[in-house]
Amino acid sequence: MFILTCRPHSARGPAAAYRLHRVHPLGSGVSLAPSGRRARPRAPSSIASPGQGGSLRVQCAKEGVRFSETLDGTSLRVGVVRSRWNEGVTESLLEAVKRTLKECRVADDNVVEVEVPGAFELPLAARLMIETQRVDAVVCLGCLIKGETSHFDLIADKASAALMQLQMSTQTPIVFGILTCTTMEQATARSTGANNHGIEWAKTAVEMGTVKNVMLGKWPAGKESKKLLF
Ligand SMILES: Nc1c(NC[C@H](O)[C@H](O)[C@H](O)CO)[nH]c(=O)[nH]c1=O
Ligand SMILES: CC(=O)[C@@H](O)COP(=O)(O)O
Repeated sequence: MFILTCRPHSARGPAAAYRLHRVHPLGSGVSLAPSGRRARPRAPSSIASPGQGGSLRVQCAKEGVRFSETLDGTSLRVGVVRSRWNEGVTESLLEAVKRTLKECRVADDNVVEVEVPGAFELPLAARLMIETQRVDAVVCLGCLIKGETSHFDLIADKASAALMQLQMSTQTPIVFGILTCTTMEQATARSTGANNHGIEWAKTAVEMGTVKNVMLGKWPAGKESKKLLF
């Protein structure tokens, strides 16, 4: 038995970038290439190898995510909600999000911004953004840094659950852009330079806004995906 999934495909047009692939239900390691040939299993992102003293050492090499180079947000309207706790970090994330949305051809007029105090406030603001601003996707930016008390776990848990529930109930993609760090150094490393996570979060918004609009029939699908999708 096979299931259908959607994934970006580079070097093609915006809507055509979304094509359905047949994937074996046992996992991505056993997938079918588009031609129907069995694809080679992908290397795992964590490798267990024998370490000193006979114990197992687990090496976590982060693989990250690749995006299509032809992401096109021309017809998208994107909401961005930024929380001000750890302001230097969230400002830097916001700058990367806006720059990347522009690179993906989202018009300045179609980027709607709002600020809230902390990460705990993000879900309500995201909901109000969806209800009042006709956005195709919302990026929620925040930065939680572990302190001495349990607020970190409580806020991270509740905010992430609320954002997930919100995107499922509204069918509006919400990007989880909350850094959850132990130290400010970790947060800085993830909000500056080429590793600024705002870059991939903006691309996620453009990709998911496109997926939503194509799959809900709001936009015509590209030639190839139309054959498979509808
Ligand atoms: N400690 C952090 C917070 N705390 C504040 C809460 O998010 C919230 O604003 C307050 O409890 C009022 O409801 N927020 C962050 O975004 N990051 C933190 O590290
Ligand atoms: C809810 C919070 O983030 C904040 O009140 C936690 O404060 P503290 O770090 O003093 O426990």
